[in-house]
Amino acid sequence: MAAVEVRGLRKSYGKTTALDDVSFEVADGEFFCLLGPSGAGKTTTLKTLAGLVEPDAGEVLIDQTPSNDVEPTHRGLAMCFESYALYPQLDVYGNLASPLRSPLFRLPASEVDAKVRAVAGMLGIDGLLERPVTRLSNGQRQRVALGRVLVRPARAYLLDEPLAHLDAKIRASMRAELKTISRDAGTTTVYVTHDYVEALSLADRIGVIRDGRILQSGTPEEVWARPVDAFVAQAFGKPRMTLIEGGLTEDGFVSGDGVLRVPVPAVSAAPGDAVQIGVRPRDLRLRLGAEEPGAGWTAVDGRVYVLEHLGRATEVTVAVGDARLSVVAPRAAVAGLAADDRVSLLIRPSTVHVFATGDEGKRVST
Ligand SMILES: Nc1ncnc2c1ncn2[C@@H]1O[C@H](COP(=O)(O)OP(=O)(O)OP(=O)(O)O)[C@@H](O)[C@H]1O
Repeated sequence: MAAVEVRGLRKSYGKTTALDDVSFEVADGEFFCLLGPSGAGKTTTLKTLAGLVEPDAGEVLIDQTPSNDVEPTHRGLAMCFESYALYPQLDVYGNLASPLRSPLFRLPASEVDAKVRAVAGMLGIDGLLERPVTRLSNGQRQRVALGRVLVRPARAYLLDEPLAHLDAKIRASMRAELKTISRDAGTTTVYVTHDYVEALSLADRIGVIRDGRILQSGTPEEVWARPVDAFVAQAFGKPRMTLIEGGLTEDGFVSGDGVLRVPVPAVSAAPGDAVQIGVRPRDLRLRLGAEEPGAGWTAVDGRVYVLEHLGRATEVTVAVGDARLSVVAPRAAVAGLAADDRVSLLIRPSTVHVFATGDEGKRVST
């Protein structure tokens, strides 16, 4: 396996800037997820790494060796696209075996057979080996396409939304499978996704990309606990982090309309500065009955704005003046609540994130 790195990648298509100074490093054996919304530049980054797109500027390094001029087939990288191209005239076995029959590898038939069967077993398609690929479901086709990548000996695997077309249950089991495979085999993987759950559960490190720029690279814990800006903060978690505009005072934060007041952790901004705070629904608690807040918690009074049942849990949105804060509570615990009821929320200042104002307001809580 190999370390891969991109430095200062830029790529434009006419007036569209696909990559705007993209840099990151993936260590040997590391699982790196590139997470971002549609059009962020994820596929372009992967194709540039693979050598299928030539950057306008910047460098691709494989094991510290500048590789921009190395032909795609000689980079030793195996890439899987979301659109899974299979040979329609071949069965599953033939599709899995064909990459190994390339002159690049020249493996003996017995070795090809062993590899095909091992990968098919791992992906749960060993019962389909003789089936023509034209008679597979989309989910099965996607597993064959992933198998065609994993069967190849490679210095690193580049995977573009490889689980996108699987139903939720298979996706979860394949996710676990992929994690085990990459950990056990020590594979270097660059994995593209727009699904934050996938990124948090698979990655050793995550690069959050938007508009062709990497906003933050870090471990799942780092990007979750210390998002560098408001966009990254909202990229993780469902319900999303609530953001509220206002300003700093001597005592903490006050919302724009002066109704919501909460203490905040240490900040690199001064009283009077306009900021926004971010609070994750899971960091809030609904105060039920006359419960005392407890050490470290502050109570904020409001009214129920809307209740949304999510199975056994309920998302309660509470209006505190003009601000709306979401909290998730067990459904049974909020059974008696209705819109407009008075409620209190409990907030722990240590879990309040403070950002400069705006969509990509930078983190100011330290
Ligand atoms: N060959 C191309 N010609 C013109 N524009 C392109 C081309 N490839 C990508 N783009 C543009 O570059 C930007 C980044 O595209 P890219 O496919 O890398 O995004 P992405 O993050 O992979 O998105 P998605 O999740 O939707 O696949 C987009 O605005 C896209 O329209």
